[in-house]
Amino acid sequence: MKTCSNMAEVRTEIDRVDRLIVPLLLERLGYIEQAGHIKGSRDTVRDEWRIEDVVSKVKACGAEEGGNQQYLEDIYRHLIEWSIAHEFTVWDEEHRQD
Ligand SMILES: C=C(O[C@@H]1C=C(C(=O)O)C=C[C@H]1O)C(=O)O
Repeated sequence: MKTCSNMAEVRTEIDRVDRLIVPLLLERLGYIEQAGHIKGSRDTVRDEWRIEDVVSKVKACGAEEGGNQQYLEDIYRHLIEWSIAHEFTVWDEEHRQD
């Protein structure tokens, strides 16, 4: 990480990091959409075991990086809830009967 000496530099670096994060978030969302097409039963769209699996892996990764695990857990729980809501939309569209 670069050490900045003013807010312009801080914001330049935040903008740079966001440009790295956004494509990865969109790639992740693409896999969520694939899950919505692949899953056969609506009951499996929300999988509590997998939610905890993802959160624990992310926290372990955060620990390896020496970062704030609570920060990562909070973000990921929001991200996963948004993902599940989106996956339901995709699943419902895939199985729409009209
Ligand atoms: C993508 C899945 O569907 C949901 C979304 C998850 C996620 O955003 O990582 C995790 C669990 C699921 O409830 C999955 O089951 O793996």
